[in-house]
Amino acid sequence: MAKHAKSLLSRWSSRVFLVEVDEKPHYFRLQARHGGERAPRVFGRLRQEDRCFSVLVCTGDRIKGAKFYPELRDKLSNELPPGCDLTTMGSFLPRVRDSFIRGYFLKSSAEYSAHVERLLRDLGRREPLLVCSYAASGGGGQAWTQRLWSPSEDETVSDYFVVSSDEPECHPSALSMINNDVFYSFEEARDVFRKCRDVIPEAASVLEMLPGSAEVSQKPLFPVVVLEGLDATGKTTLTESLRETLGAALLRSPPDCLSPWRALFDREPPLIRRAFYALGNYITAQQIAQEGMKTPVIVDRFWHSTAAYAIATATGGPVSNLPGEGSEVYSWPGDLLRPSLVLLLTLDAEERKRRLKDRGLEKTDEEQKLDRNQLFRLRVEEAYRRISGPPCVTVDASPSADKVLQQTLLLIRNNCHL
Ligand SMILES: Nc1ncnc2c1ncn2[C@@H]1O[C@H](COP(=O)(O)OP(=O)(O)O)[C@@H](O)[C@H]1O
Ligand SMILES: Nc1ccn([C@H]2C[C@H](O)[C@@H](COP(=O)(O)OP(=O)(O)O)O2)c(=O)n1
Repeated sequence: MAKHAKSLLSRWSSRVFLVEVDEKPHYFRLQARHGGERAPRVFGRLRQEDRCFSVLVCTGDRIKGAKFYPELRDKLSNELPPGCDLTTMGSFLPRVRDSFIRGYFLKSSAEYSAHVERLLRDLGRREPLLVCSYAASGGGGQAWTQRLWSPSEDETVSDYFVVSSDEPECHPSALSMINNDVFYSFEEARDVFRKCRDVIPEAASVLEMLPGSAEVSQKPLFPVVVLEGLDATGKTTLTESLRETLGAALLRSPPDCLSPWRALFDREPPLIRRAFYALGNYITAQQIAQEGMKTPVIVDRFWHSTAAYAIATATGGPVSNLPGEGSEVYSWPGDLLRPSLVLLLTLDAEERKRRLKDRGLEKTDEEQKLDRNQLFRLRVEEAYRRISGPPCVTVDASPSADKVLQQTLLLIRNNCHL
């Protein structure tokens, strides 16, 4: 049995599981004996003879695991019989870092359960998976058991009753956000790119663009002001005006030199995609350090964007699911240049939509998701506000472009030495 699977199994009964239905997590845990508790809600409305299954990705190789997770969804969707319900799930050890593993939860009617079982046994033999089946265990369908299939042979490992579990303080994906979704050092992000060179040849081209280290040769003499905010809040308009008014250099993250590869890495799973943006910030930091010796520097998006979108994507549901304020996930990377000031442009949802429509440009998938998903938008905005590091000041972007410019100039003069 693979070492990684073995270590997961050694504390299996202490794990908590969550099944996401319409972005809402439902938690359950395992119990050796049944104490009369009702089965968790995800098993509700099923008939005694129906079956559920969970398929969790268990590989010690982060790159392989990240690539395999979306592939597994396609595989299951293509091969599952009709009427089989598929949703995302995960499992974790409470408060244990990096213990979160992801997978899918399937509900199958009795008619197809033998078929699904065969399919999963077959898949489990070929892929790094932990498969469990769930069945009603008498008691009028109120008690359900989890049977964990052995990852090496076809014999079962253990059976447990499943009972509802309290919601943890924040979404358990926070347990593995650090260095999977958000990178806090140049080396951690570069390491992901070095490891994925075998599977994505373009990673080598990105590596070639990188500086030798995160260190910048000198601290900028002039103020460095970063403009942040959701798409269409007016960043491009304002950065251009600031450049002219202040005679500043205008930079962006990701930097232009990474443009040829952005669309490609946007299609990669979060681990690789987020490492791409993290590395972009370090390239931009070098450019800031250079330009900042000669003139003020205005930067269109930087670390706040990288971290806020990553944290908001890794967490589902309402803002209350975000890691709590003050959590280490909101901290500024110790080796990344700190701007003098970060300005966050805010705009109400309706006006933003109107500006997006007027502009009519193509949007990234993530930006399209912002439109469709109000909760995601709220999570991004709140994550923006929670990030610590350089002072971050909110600017109301709803007045006319000129008024926003005047307000921003005032803030820059009050917060930076110009
Ligand atoms: N203060 C403003 N008032 C009205 N429209 C604006 C204002 N600032 C920008 N716009 C318009 O809104 C759209 C989005 O602005 P843009 O600067 O491209 O945003 P971002 O760079 O944040 O995506 C553009 O069509 C722009 O002309
Ligand atoms: N420094 C950055 C810049 C953008 N990103 C990510 C976050 C979102 O997925 C997209 C948003 O970038 P996009 O270019 O669509 O946004 P604008 O059009 O500049 O407003 O890129 C990032 O992670 N780090």
